[in-house]
Amino acid sequence: MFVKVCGLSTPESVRSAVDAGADAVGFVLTSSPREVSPDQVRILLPLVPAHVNAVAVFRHEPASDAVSVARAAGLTWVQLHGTRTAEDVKTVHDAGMRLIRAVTMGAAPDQFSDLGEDLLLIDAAVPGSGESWDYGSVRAKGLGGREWLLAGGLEPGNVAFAATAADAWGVDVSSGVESSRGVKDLAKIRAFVEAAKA
Ligand SMILES: O=C(O)c1ccccc1NCC(=O)[C@H](O)[C@H](O)COP(=O)(O)O
Repeated sequence: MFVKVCGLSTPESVRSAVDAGADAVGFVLTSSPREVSPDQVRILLPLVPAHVNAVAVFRHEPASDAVSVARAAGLTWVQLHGTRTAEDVKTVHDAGMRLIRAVTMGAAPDQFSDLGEDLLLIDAAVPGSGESWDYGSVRAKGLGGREWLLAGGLEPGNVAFAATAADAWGVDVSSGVESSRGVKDLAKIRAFVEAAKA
């Protein structure tokens, strides 16, 4: 089970995710209680070992803008939410970066097709909101065999159930490992990664 811990902003939270065995960590570079600047990411990045993917997370920004900000932060993985095209994927790949393309269950059917992204992420309607949804309903999207991440309202206590219900390849969390919005709880990060990998 691939595990991404998102919305990190302090050395302690990055160390906690890495030490717990996360496969990817996310830095939110868009307006959010979890927003960090490219300069902050550059300070945190040395704490992320090479085998852990460090991801620059954006909302609906144009792919070219996201690539510029990710480059300024020293990151080579980009996560884009919103309706996207194969052209957006090409923009990221042409920049030598890799893409997590995030969609919601309410997205148009063509958004569930393989547009060439490196990972698909199926999220709640509002990213980073902590809202859960009917995880089992994603099976109807026919993602079997693809590498995709489940997100939205996951926490240590429900991740095993949710991942099984959705038949997920990996999981992504932010709100469920926080003590309050934007403040990561180190014990919850450890518990989440442990539960997801069990
Ligand atoms: O976290 C944010 O505030 C955020 C803002 C804009 C785009 C994406 C954002 N977060 C993405 C994530 O943290 C994860 O991909 C996922 O949505 C986490 O969901 P949850 O565990 O329900 O917080």
